[in-house]
Amino acid sequence: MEKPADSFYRQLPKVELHAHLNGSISVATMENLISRKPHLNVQHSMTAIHKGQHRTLGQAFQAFKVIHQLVDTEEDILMVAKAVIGEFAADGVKYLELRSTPREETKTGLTKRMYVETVIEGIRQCKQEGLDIEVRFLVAVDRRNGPQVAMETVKLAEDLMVSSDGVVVGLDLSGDPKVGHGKDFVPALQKAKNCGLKLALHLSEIPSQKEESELLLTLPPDRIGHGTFLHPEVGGSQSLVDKVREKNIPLELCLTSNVKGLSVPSYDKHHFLYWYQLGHPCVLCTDDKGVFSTELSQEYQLAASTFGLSQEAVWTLSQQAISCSFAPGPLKEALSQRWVSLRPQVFR
Ligand SMILES: CNc1ncnc2c1ncn2[C@@H]1O[C@H](COP(=O)(O)O)[C@@H](O)[C@H]1O
Repeated sequence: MEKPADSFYRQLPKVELHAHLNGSISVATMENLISRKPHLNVQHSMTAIHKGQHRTLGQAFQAFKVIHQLVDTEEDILMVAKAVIGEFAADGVKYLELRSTPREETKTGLTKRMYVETVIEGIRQCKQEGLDIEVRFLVAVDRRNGPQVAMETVKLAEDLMVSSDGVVVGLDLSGDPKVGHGKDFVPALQKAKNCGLKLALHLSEIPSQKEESELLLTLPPDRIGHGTFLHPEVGGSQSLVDKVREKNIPLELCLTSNVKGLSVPSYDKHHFLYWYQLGHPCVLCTDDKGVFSTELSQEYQLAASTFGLSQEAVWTLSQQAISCSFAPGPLKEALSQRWVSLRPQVFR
């Protein structure tokens, strides 16, 4: 990982809304996984992009293939979920929405339902152990698996929303943006929305998705992941911007991920500035803190130093993220109170 963030950013209470479970595995946990499966011959360079390195989005997606081989049993998933939650808590994250794609592994007998139930069990254990973090879960639809699997995933998410006692709150559409077209997923996304699942959709992560974004914005989603190419200055359109603004759909913005994954040329060119200057709700997130070697506190520090944000502005940014979350009303209220009570020690 790069240099840890300064203490203000570490102590700042934070909300993480865009974190893919298998992309969030730390070096220490990865060591453990690699040592459990030496026959796979995995090197760290295959699962993380270190300081100063860049890779195309396509190359980053190769890393997930390797990681999935390392995480293929209930035991692995429980260990990874608990470790990732613990690391976010240690970084000052008070509310986390984790997302992950249900996966079946015939070799180990893992089913998609077991996969998600195991993550939920990890979330429960962290709570029982008294970790100072509230965690909710979004079931992810990987666009590479097509519309039929998407529909099955929505059914699973619906079931689990009911049985998980409020842990499962939404659905994510993610996966390689070059694969498939969003129109194929509209029926599944609509069904999810109708049954009360919140929608967090990756939109315009690459330049060629204008038409897809127009369509998916009609649903509309409750939050947008990345939205890198929505605005006209980068080949999007005013109509897309207007729709996002009219519906006040928050953006989940991941600076390091976009720069290391080469979808944004440099930090100062990140679309955070465009949306932030419009006063639009923006939430800083890590995306894949393991693959991109970052932490949420670093993302806040990076945004502050790149865009000249005062500590007060950084505080407001982290506090406003609460209202963009899918937490139920009383939890949002409790989190807001928490921010008030933590303020004196952060600004000490
Ligand atoms: C870099 N930007 C990104 N854009 C789109 N999808 C991404 C992503 N980063 C991660 N994922 C999605 O999350 C999966 C890994 O975590 P889980 O196995 O689900 O926990 C990837 O396979 C991909 O589908």
